[in-house]
Amino acid sequence: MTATTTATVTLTGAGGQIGYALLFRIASGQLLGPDTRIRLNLLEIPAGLGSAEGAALELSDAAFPLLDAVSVTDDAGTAFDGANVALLVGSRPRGPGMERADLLAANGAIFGPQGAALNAGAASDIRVVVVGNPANTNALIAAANAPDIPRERFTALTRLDHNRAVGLLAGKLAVPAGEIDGVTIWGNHSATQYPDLSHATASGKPVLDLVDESWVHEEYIPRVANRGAEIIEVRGSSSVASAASATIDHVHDWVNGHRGRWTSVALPSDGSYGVPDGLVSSFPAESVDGAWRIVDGLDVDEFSRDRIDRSVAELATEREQVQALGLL
Ligand SMILES: NC(=O)c1ccc[n+]([C@@H]2O[C@H](COP(=O)([O-])OP(=O)(O)OC[C@H]3O[C@@H](n4cnc5c(N)ncnc54)[C@H](O)[C@@H]3O)[C@@H](O)[C@H]2O)c1
Ligand SMILES: O=C(O)C[C@H](O)C(=O)O
Repeated sequence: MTATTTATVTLTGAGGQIGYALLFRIASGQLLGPDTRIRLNLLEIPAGLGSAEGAALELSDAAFPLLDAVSVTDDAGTAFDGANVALLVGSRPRGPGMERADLLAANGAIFGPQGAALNAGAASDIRVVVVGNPANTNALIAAANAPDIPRERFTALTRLDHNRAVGLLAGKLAVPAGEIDGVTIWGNHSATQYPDLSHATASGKPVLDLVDESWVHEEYIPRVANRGAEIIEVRGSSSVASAASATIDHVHDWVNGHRGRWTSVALPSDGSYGVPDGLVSSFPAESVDGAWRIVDGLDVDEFSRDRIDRSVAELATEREQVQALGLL
């Protein structure tokens, strides 16, 4: 098949762990599909430039047919110039014993200037996904600093939580992950998130008919919501390959659509499901004609309402904290 379009993809934190896991999948065509040629702009801080430059040498050595060019810079204006897709990964990860919100002050300051640089130079069809934590509120900061870019182009990654929710459920039911549908992550990419099985099916059967409510409430929900901490405890540092894989899924599905199933995306709220306007909160979403659309009309029972409200309240608190830090 002939590759017909060319896209500029900007990756921040390209010298880091997730960056390294992402680069080769982007360059091989897994991010945007086999019909799109890729120009890669890699942004790092000076201390990370060597690592990013080394990765660029390896990309050359992989001779990817779709990869037209790779540039490495520590200047955000240069990196985001003409960007069609921006993967905002660059930021500090948490260590054992930390919550993601502990990173607000350290990482929040990165996203205002990057939002402004996107506003100044990105292509008119720019799509942004924030991976760096705390991802939802960092996306809020970036969007607030990019007044000329429609806010719905700023998203944060909860696809990793979604994939975890699907994977753990598939394991419990001993079915392939592809048989699971209708799972939603609501709220924040944090331990307050709500992995919701109310509308989930496995091979077409309602999941809540197949598992005990006590398992869902006492084991499943806390396990999914705390999976990031579990990974840190077991491997000694935060998730990398699964985070990169979820980032690829998020952008691929955003651009190309996704087989009539919904997924979970943290998006600036339009007030849907009682989530205050503007908060970047995770919703069930479908990609329609290249834009995320929140799945509407789902029944929300009392348990779900309470869990959504708790996570959204945390997002509102994070917004107040970054306002107090002068980042909004
Ligand atoms: N949303 C999610 O699901 C999810 C999942 C896993 C990790 N994360 C987050 O992703 C982030 C990156 O994780 P990692 O394991 O790759 O960390 P890492 O420390 O290996 O890499 C981060 C890289 O970012 C670079 N960096 C720092 N500030 C930068 C800036 N202003 N501009 C450009 N680059 C900058 C660093 O030099 C480093 O190379 C962390 O915040 C982590 O918590 C999010
Ligand atoms: O949990 C972390 O700090 C890293 C990442 O957000 C994850 O969910 O694995």
